[in-house]
Amino acid sequence: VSITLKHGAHRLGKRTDKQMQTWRNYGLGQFIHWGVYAIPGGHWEGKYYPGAAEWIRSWKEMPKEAYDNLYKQFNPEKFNARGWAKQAKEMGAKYVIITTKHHDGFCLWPSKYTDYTIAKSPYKKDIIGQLVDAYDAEGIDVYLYFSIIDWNHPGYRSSLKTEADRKEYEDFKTFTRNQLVELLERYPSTKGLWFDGSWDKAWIEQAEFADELGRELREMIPGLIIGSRFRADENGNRHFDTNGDMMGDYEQGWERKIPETIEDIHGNDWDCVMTIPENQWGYHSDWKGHVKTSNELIEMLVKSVSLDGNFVLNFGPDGEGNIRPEETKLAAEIGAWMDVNKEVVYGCGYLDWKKQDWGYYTVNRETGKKYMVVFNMPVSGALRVKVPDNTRPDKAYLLEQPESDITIEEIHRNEYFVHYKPMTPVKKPFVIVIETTESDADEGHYQ
Ligand SMILES: C[C@@H]1N[C@@H](c2cn(-c3ccccc3)nn2)[C@H](O)[C@@H]1O
Repeated sequence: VSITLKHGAHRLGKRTDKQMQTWRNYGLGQFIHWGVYAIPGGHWEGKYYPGAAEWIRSWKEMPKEAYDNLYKQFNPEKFNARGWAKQAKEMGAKYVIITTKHHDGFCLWPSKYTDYTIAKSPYKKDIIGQLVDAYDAEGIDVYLYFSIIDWNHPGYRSSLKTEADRKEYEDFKTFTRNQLVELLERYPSTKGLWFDGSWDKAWIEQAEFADELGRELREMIPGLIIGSRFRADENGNRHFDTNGDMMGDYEQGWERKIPETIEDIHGNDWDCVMTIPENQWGYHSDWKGHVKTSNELIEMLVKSVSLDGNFVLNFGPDGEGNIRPEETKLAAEIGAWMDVNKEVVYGCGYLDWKKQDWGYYTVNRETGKKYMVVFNMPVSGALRVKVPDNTRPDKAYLLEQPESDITIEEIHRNEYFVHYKPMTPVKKPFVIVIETTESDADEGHYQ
């Protein structure tokens, strides 16, 4: 039985408005983590920082004062917002999430509420404004990442122990609200806010303030999209309130991980945000460990879409404003695959057919067109397909060769083999379109 909450979920079930339908149909997004942490790039005085590069200020080997003065040398002359937006367009990204301010508190826009901003750096110019304009020009929707954690603000606290803490934190709350209102006033084409750094006890205690702030921001931009990581309910529950209902417009719980089954998503919209190395969001000049290939990233994208989610791939530009070669190469490889196969991503989602080992199904939500996206070719060349009752597969063909006619063999009741022998070795995931007839009476051979 549900209890009454003042600051719990304000809506049950998915949003059905146009803005959210657009969000739901993106499929692929780009995350950009950029800031003064890109200057040290995971090193300090010859020492290697093993953590996530955007967290280097928290490293015991990094003197706080040294970090806090880095902005005085931030002058990314190679920064080219149009070039970044063009690359994202060619990769096939439909939206971008840009860090306006990460946990260190450095603002990439000339905020009037602090001096710790790009305006006070040698670079001076508004980075967020250039990126918003460039991505808008490419037709890529812009979302703004905002960290509640702000290690630079004197009023920031991770927890409120004393009355003095509480008093200071009131200034921080006002500052946070002011910056968010300022961002939406300066960049009204923003389609949504991606909040981070909201796990502190101090913030979790601000259920009423955060709820009211969310309401105010949504009134500024009708249709504004805010995920589940923004606020907690009055009992300190995050993402899902005391009744288990999601707060926000989509679940922001999939950071560097992807749901395994449709049950894992609880019927909610969701995004997965993913790094190319194991765990680097900001620029680290020396990636250690496994760097994902484009085949791996395309599989994560298709897996996300097949489970009704969006996949957001992170880019961490360096201190000069360059997108690093490894990211440029992957963006091009993903883009080349999307050029041919984008229709299995855009506007697609979960098909309730039993998942098979060879890969993922996606279905176009408008046309009902069904896709088999093959990652694991069986040695037999026989792709197993199990269909729901009263569904008969009639035709299968390669998306890339609509005239190809792939044999479908019925092997059991509601079970078929789609026989496909590639002429040349398969090097990239490929797509088979499968056409079906839904009938009332079940006329299959097998009872
Ligand atoms: C989107 C990503 N979220 C930020 C993050 C993640 N974490 C974190 C902290 C403790 C455990 C797991 C994750 N802290 N900050 C990363 O710095 C990046 O911005």
